[in-house]
Amino acid sequence: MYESAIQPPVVDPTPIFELFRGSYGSELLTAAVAHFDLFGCLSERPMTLEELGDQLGLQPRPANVLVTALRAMDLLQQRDGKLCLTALASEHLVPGSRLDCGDYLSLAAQSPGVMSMVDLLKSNKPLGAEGDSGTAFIYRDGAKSAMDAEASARHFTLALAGRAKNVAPALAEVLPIGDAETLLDLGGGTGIYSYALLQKNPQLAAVVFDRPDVLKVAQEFAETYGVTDRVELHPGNMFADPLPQNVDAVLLSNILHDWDVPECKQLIRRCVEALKPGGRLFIHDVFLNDSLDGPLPIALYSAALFSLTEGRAYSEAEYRSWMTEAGLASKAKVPTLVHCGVIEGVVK
Ligand SMILES: C[S@@+](CC[C@H](N)C(=O)[O-])C[C@H]1O[C@@H](n2cnc3c(N)ncnc32)[C@H](O)[C@@H]1O
Repeated sequence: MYESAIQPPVVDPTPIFELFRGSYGSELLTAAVAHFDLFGCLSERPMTLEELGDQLGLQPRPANVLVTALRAMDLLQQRDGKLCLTALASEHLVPGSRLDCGDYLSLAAQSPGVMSMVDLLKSNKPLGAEGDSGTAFIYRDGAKSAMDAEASARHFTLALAGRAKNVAPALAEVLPIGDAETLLDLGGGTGIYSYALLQKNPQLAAVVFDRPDVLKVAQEFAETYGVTDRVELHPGNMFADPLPQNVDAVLLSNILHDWDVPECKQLIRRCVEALKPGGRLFIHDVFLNDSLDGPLPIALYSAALFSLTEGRAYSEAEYRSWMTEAGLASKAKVPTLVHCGVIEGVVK
């Protein structure tokens, strides 16, 4: 008897993911107060994001992640294109002000999580990038990757299954796969999302494209879900190797948030090249508000992505602009589960 990939959870697991990601909020807030004097800086004058980044010695990606979280916490706001303090931050986080709570927050200034976050913000490099372990979830030629060593690839791939098992039934339910016969699941990991779509759509076949050690796990999962006869496992580097061509649909599930903007644009372009005329790209991910000021759970997840990978969470507007640039007509976002949703882009 095979397992079902399309049986949804009885209880929505989203609160567990939110609680788990909560630590990023206190790390970013403590770093801003105790290590960057961010509120002191902005109490002197409003600044653009670029000016603030320069002042604090932060590159655009860490500046974006930190400021998005503080805006989502209602500590910063944007007026006329410049960042300034909210009433909450003005009264309680400006050093030396009568009701300043900064010293209280600074009790955690030297805690390992805060110190590590400060290093990551300053260096703009993900955890593991400079050690022997390599970075989790991403592979680029010439850099050490945890996805290219069997034990760590297995560990991280199985970890993601904890979310994918819960979300895949929702994706299979809402994804308008129509009469598509071929799906390319780029960076497919365990392949669970594809396997749910295969169980739901009997005419469909899928290619799961990922690193060779990850695909060992995808093979096991294909057996568990009883879809081996309709799955091809394709090892490669999605940035450099030829992708299967002339497919009806491409799925990028939780992929683009691992990469910086130039890589996101490159991947979307490569997906469009792989698609048939009229083919469809599905971006399944989380989405910040277009104004990059929340929601808080996504802003905190963005900090997690920033810490572990070369990416961050992006807004729907950011994704749509890259899709348009690549020649796709995008449709309205449809929610799945655990803050995820899917945007469909059709090759014009
Ligand atoms: C965050 S995981 C997403 C997995 C799955 N799509 C999901 O939604 O759970 C990113 C996946 O991309 C794969 N990946 C990263 N860089 C890659 C590359 N250059 N070529 C192929 N696969 C890559 C990783 O091995 C990993 O399985």
